[in-house]
Amino acid sequence: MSTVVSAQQVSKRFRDVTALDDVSFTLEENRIHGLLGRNGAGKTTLMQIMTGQLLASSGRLTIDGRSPYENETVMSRVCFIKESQTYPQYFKVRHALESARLLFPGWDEDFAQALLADFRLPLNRQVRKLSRGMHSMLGIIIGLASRAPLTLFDEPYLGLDAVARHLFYDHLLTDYAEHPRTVVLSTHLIDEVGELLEHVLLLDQGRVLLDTTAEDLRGQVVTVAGPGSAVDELAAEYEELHREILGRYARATLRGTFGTAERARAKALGLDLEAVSLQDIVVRLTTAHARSGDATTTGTRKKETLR
Ligand SMILES: Nc1ncnc2c1ncn2[C@@H]1O[C@H](COP(=O)(O)OP(=O)(O)OP(=O)(O)O)[C@@H](O)[C@H]1O
Repeated sequence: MSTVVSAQQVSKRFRDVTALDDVSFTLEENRIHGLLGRNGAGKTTLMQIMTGQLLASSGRLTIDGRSPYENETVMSRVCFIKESQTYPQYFKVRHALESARLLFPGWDEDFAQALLADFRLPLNRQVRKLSRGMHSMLGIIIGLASRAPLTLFDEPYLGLDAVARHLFYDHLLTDYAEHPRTVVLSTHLIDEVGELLEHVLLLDQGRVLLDTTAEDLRGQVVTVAGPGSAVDELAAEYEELHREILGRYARATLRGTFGTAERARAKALGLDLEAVSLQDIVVRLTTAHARSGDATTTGTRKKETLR
């Protein structure tokens, strides 16, 4: 498996705002990557740098080994679907699709037509008269039918109802299986896409908080529940992300290695182990990071990248 995107110590500053702070990671080919993080974490800025719309203030980001900035060869392989996409005033849906057909060498017209029918998007409606959700559908259809080797979706489903969102997930999975490509999906609807993601990059305040495969992640964060003293004993060996106390009982979300031996030990202490959803992991990690960020002022903050 080869690397498509490589970021080395990438920072982006806008006057007094540091949107990205020393970000390093790689994205492997033919995987669905989730780019997650709270509002203002730096996701859109990172996608803009990946798609050559912005230049990093420092560091180096490459696509297939080359800088995407003002590089038509690289960009012909990239499709970026963003929430704020604008089209010329007179554009109808069909004009947007015709432009996409010219722009993307891998465009599949039959697939675009099938998607159009599934989403019930009227071909002759002016884009500026589409509802918010229909506007999102247009972006999704272009993103999927482009079959671009690197396709980025930045919050692609504003205004989309649950039926349309699941149509998107289903089509993405089916088409990705038949035509593998690298997909980067930025979203706040983490639980809905949890099963889709193969790799997770979590940003918080411009830093990488988590960079791991979804499979590894599930084994790295666990909630244990049982007598408070047993939770205390186990938690002492892990990083504790969250705790709830219910009388003599406690539930703690812990981060670390949970292999067979560690699980057996927790059981022997009388603790139940519960899997943690991706959404809960993200919430717990970013909350814990915010707490450690508060400690920055006292100089105790540590960098928390889990690989
Ligand atoms: N052009 C700009 N000028 C000044 N600040 C900017 C600019 N673009 C982004 N920022 C700031 O950079 C930070 C990261 O913004 P970004 O849009 O990348 O976050 P995000 O993770 O995509 O957020 P959201 O999930 O809310 O869309 C924010 O503090 C934002 O205000």
